[in-house]
Amino acid sequence: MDHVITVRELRVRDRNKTLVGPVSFEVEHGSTTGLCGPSGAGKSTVLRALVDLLPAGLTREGRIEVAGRPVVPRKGDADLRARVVLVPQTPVVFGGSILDNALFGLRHVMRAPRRVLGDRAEQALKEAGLWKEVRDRLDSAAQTLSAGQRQRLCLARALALEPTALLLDEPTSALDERSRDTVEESVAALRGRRTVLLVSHDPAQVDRLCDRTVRLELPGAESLVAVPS
Ligand SMILES: Nc1ncnc2c1ncn2[C@@H]1O[C@H](COP(=O)(O)OP(=O)(O)OP(=O)(O)O)[C@@H](O)[C@H]1O
Repeated sequence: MDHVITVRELRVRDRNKTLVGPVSFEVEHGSTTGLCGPSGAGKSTVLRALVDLLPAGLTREGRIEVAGRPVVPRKGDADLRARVVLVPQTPVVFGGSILDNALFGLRHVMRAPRRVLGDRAEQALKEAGLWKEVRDRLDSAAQTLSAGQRQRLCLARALALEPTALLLDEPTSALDERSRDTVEESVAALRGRRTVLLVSHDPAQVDRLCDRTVRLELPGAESLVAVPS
């Protein structure tokens, strides 16, 4: 099977201090791969390295490839932003309508032609499992959505870009149980159709949603890649 993401001997440092790694893993095409490990092991930092958005002051070593192309540190590669999309832990919902939010990346990152916008938004909202709940109120303010709906709106905004890989950082950690279940259903529906790297601190969630797991350890210890039998 093809590897969409390849990470080799990745280390992230703050001056002389190693914050993350070394870590090596692959994410296979169409898989949902879980990234888990103790707090502070560097799960969020690895996701940020994958999209070349490490905080200022942090540096990285090692090789990252996405769809066979190296991710060059600090290159500001706009194309990479559309190919690998990071959905952060806390949903970022902008001031406009639900539709504006779903279309944000298509309009501002991809500069997609107007004629395709409506269809792409509908398709992405369906894929994120939100369409039935919002189809009659697409022009309402996105701020009126519940926490779980906002998280799925952020998922739809990412999916609208048709990314090569989707990086989800603890997508349910701020949600109550019911909202968590709706977001999990949406993530489960992507399995086999999208390539997903899911950060989760919850082993049961990783079991429910993922084909395989990468377990990050605190710096110095070897990180493990486990493939369920
Ligand atoms: N901008 C920064 N400057 C210095 N250290 C940082 C910075 N960002 C993260 N770190 C450190 O890098 C390490 C990894 O942090 P990260 O948030 O990636 O861990 P995590 O595994 O996602 O943790 P959690 O499960 O608690 O969210 C931690 O020791 C953290 O303090």
